[in-house]
Amino acid sequence: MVTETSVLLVDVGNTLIKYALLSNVHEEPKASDSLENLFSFVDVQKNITHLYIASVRNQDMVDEISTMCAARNITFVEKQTEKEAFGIKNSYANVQKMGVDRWLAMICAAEKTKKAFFVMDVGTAITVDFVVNGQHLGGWIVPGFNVMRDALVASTKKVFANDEIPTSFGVGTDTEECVATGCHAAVYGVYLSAVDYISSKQTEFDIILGGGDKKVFAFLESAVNIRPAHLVVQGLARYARKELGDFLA
Ligand SMILES: Nc1ncnc2c1ncn2[C@@H]1O[C@H](COP(=O)(O)OP(=O)(O)O)[C@@H](O)[C@H]1O
Ligand SMILES: CC(C)(COP(=O)(O)O)[C@@H](O)C(=O)NCCC(=O)O
Ligand SMILES: [K+]
Repeated sequence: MVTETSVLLVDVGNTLIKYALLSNVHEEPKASDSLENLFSFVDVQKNITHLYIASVRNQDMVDEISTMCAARNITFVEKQTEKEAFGIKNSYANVQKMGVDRWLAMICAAEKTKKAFFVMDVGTAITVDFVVNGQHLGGWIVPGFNVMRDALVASTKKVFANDEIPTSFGVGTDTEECVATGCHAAVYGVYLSAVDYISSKQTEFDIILGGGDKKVFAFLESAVNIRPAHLVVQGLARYARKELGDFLA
């Protein structure tokens, strides 16, 4: 029997694999850097019938997951970026080039607001996509906090960093702090530029924010109406509900 607890939604990002049962999409997804953890969860659950997946990694990983599903008699469904769905029109001429995580982030965001919006996914990369009246205007792909920091350290001799990711806006008084606050300011700059861009198109808009590093915007929480979301798993959930709707018990 197919139920909301038998459908597993899996988001394979460049750093982490995130997964959630369809019944739990509003909770924090589990995160892992290995397939072993994902499939030990599957094996503990025992009742998984469907695995919906969105991947931005290479095909080998997806093939491996597909094989592991086949061995357990689990229906494997891989989602791809589309030209149009759920009232959203993609602006890419070649939609196959767009990471499916960005597409699903838009699908998720469109369920959360009827206004114009931009959706910002703060992970390995930071992606921003703008949607007005259901039309995707385009987007940005920016190095994420860790990629930016590591590239800076790798390209210089006397710049060092620590592992801290600031959650408030400020300046540093030693090298490590200057790197952390500088990369934080750069990420904040992406957000401010996104507000600037969408404001030039539409006065009323919402901001949907997700990704493992969305905490860099914690300092904005009370100031503006930013809606947090588990973008990719919630986008997958819309597809799973649409496709399995008649079968869901
Ligand atoms: N256990 C973890 N391992 C690695 N990164 C983690 C972990 N927990 C949180 N993070 C943070 O989450 C970020 C990855 O965010 P995520 O949205 O999952 O990225 P992606 O979708 O690109 O894999 C990392 O940059 C890191 O700062
Ligand atoms: C931009 C991305 C790397 C973001 O991935 P993530 O940071 O979530 O791992 C991913 O969406 C991707 O590989 N995109 C392909 C290029 C494009 O979207 O145009
Ligand atoms: K991302």
